[in-house]
Amino acid sequence: MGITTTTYSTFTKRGIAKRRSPHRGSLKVRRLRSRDRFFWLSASDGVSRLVNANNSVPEQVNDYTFAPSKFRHEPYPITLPVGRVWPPRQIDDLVGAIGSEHTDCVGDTCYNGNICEDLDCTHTLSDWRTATSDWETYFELRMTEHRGVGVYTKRAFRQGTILGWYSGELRTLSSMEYNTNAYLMEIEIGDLGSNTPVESVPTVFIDGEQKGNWTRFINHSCAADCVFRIMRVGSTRIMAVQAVRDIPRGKELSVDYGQEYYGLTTLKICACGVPGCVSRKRARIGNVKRCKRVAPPVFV
Ligand SMILES: C[S@@+](CC[C@H](N)C(=O)[O-])C[C@H]1O[C@@H](n2cnc3c(N)ncnc32)[C@H](O)[C@@H]1O
Repeated sequence: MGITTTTYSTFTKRGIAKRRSPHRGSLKVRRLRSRDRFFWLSASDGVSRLVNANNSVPEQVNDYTFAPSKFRHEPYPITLPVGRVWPPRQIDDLVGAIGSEHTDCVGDTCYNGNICEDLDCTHTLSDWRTATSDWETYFELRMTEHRGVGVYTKRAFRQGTILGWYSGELRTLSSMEYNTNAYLMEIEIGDLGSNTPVESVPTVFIDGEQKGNWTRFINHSCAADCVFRIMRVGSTRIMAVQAVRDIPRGKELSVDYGQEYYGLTTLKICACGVPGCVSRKRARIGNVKRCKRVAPPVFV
């Protein structure tokens, strides 16, 4: 999973194996502290409750972060042009935009569908972060019945609109050892247009588990209305979230995590509940658990 021959992406299957279910354990009601704010819901009764269901409190970080020391022993990526800074000292040393995404700068604002094609533009990740920090104007987090927290729209969006980006800590596979999780997104390093076979292209993981933004809550659907797509902001590569159809107000956002995550041969059971759901197909083919029937989402 992760980056394939297309520029669309999804959560990495490396995050599945050792993951504990994020849905076990009871929801705790705690005093509201500023760093928790992201993960609280205001229910219709006016009481705020902690959203996170696995008893840890991730931080809302609408940015890339990384520890340069973690890359000290990583080999020079074969897709990085000769002479680049390595090990990386800044974000662009690691996820600089080089390659076929060159026409796809999202500019410095979101939700407007304007794509900048100027290779020498002055758009910056810093401006983009500012423009995407007011996400609560457009989206809200709600607890679903079978799929943990999900993201719901507060207004309608047109097909093609860029809704946000996947942020988090940039990590190497070796730095994670066995500590994998369900919030890992793989993004390529270096020249996207190089002739390197897909399976050999070096990648870095955007880990949204401890530090991330609202997009880490986008659930899977077998009839998804969004994709994760490599784009750029000025000179920086990002994993943007793009609407692939018109999305009405009040709808849950979804992406397709791919066949390696929810597929005909995987063990995980998808609870998206759509008629063409892969877990329903699996149930028809063999004697396996069916896709759960999904009730309407509820506030807790
Ligand atoms: C990236 S997280 C999405 C946010 C997650 N719901 C949460 O509460 O943090 C991916 C995890 O959400 C759950 N999930 C997402 N889509 C699902 C689906 N269609 N059916 C069942 N579980 C789903 C699974 O536990 C999956 O490993």
